[in-house]
Amino acid sequence: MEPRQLYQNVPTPLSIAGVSKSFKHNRVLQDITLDVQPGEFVCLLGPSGCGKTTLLRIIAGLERQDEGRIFMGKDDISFAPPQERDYGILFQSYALFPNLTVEKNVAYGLARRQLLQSDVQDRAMKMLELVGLDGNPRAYPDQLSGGQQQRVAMARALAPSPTLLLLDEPMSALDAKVRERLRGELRQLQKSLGITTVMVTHDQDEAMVMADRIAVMNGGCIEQFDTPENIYYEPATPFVANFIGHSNWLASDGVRDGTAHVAAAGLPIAAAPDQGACLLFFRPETVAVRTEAAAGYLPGQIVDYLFLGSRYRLSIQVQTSAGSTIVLADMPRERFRALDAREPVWLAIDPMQLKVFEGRS
Ligand SMILES: Nc1ncnc2c1ncn2[C@@H]1O[C@H](COP(=O)(O)OP(=O)(O)OP(=O)(O)O)[C@@H](O)[C@H]1O
Repeated sequence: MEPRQLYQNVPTPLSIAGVSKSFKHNRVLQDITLDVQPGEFVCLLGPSGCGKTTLLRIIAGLERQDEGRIFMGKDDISFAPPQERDYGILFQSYALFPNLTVEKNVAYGLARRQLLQSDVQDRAMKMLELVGLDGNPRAYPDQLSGGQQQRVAMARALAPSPTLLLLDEPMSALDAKVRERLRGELRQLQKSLGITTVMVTHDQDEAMVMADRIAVMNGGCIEQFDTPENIYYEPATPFVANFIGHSNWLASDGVRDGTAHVAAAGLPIAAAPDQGACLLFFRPETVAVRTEAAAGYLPGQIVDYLFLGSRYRLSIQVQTSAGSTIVLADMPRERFRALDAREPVWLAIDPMQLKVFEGRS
């Protein structure tokens, strides 16, 4: 059976409008507005304590917002109790009933539907098949691995065809290999069902590979809501730039006529207006390391390097008007091996990938 036939609801948008929340005097969410498209997979990503779990719990109705509204499609569910909100939820701990078989755990998800016992059993089996677990439906949870238990919990959450799927760090209790496999499977399942999904994670790699869009949160606010690629290459704020991946920052004396000045060097930069002292941001993989000087290159000296498999990540000391600083740059393994790391190098930074932020180092 096609996954889409098992999930009967129409993909529905989720809108969060101006949601705020305080615990006593601690304001943990500040005026959050977020529009999730029908069938979209959105990750709430941010450091510990930024408010992502509280936001998920508010969407689920497990916590009450102080201000703001929540809509599922046209329905205002701002004050609806959890059982009227039509979502499936999956937590870090699988929360299966230890005294019930796998099949009965999944069937429990259907308890509130008016179904014949034989239909419940049939659907539970189909859901187990859907999540790749059709082995032994009469096994008990403690006879399964962590990854298998999480699949059962997923089958239980999806069994009633909820309109919305909420995931709270669902893979963080699993070991790295299982987690990686489950990421891909979960993403594929979500896409084949077309179920609108919100997942909380503090793991940026997980968010990058799974989400259609990521909401990066910091201190109760959304700093940026965008595709993984834009979050990575076009960060809206220094916080996002630093939270995701590795970042390089250079103090510039100013930008004039498409050139960013860094001490004596002039780096070509695309689409940046003229301005005074500022900070330049770029990723390590957007820097090419050269062994000869040329106009537009920044001189430097290799001070350290890390082996990363197919490439090396070099730490290169460069001079700016604000002093010396370290730039990280990637180099293919073969080219690095042909290089004398004691010789000076020059950095060619992709002008399209060089971004300007206000501020001084
Ligand atoms: N029930 C509560 N009572 C009081 N304070 C709370 C409560 N729940 C959360 N908080 C506080 O709200 C803030 C946000 O917590 P939340 O769990 O939403 O963050 P998070 O981003 O999910 O963090 P983590 O990744 O560590 O789970 C924290 O300072 C937390 O201590």
